[in-house]
Amino acid sequence: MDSVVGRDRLLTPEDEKNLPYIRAIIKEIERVHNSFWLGTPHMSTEDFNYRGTFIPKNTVVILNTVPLIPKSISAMSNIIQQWTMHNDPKRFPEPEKFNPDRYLDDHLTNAKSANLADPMQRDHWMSGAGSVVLYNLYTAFKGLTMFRRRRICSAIPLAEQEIFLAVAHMLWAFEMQQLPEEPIDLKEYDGLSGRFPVPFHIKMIPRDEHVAEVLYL
Ligand code: HEM
Repeated sequence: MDSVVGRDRLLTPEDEKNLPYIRAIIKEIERVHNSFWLGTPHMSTEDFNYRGTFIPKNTVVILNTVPLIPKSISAMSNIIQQWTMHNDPKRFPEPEKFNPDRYLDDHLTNAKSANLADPMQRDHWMSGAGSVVLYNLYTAFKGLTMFRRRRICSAIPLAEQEIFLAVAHMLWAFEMQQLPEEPIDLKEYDGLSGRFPVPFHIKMIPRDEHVAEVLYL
């Protein structure tokens, strides 16, 4: 980061493509610590077969992206753990390990990855899997129109850019240290549908004497 950005300016979104390791760190955080317990529930509007499994009309289908099993839902944990997509050892060897290197050859932004035709090739499914849904939309030009659209977070590029700026600025500005007397528990979360790490303290040390000036502090 220091060779790409230097120490005299704030990062911009344009820096992202030149910082593949930051991208890899962020994708790995999103895989292991994605910000929702589970995906948004959807409902099948017709009977269908998915790889030999019959799914009747009106079935609620939920994307299982839970990476680490929290104690609070331990009753369901075996089922959830067994099938969670972010924990699939075939796709992510040693899935329990936080390892940004697994994304180093991934040259796509999350927004581009989310658009890959084969959903199994995507980086992760934090923002949904893009299931196809039918919409009935009334438009002034065409009247009532039925059309297909992929259901996925519509703000991926915006969220991706904000996350990049937040993470990259923290790494650019500070060396962050765990306090010996307060170990960070990465398996405990707060939150209902969204989840957050339980609050913790860390020591943040400016990486050089110009940090405050560049951050306008
Ligand atoms: C880390 C940040 C974010 C994550 C992880 C996230 C994740 C998601 C997920 C999982 C869905 C449901 C997709 C589905 O239907 O299966 C969704 C939908 C949606 N998100 Fe996000 N989101 C994020 C940030 C944002 C932001 C910043 C905005 C707006 C500024 C936003 C706007 C929306 C909208 C409008 C939908 C509904 C899209 C639709 O159903 O047509 N999201 N998001």
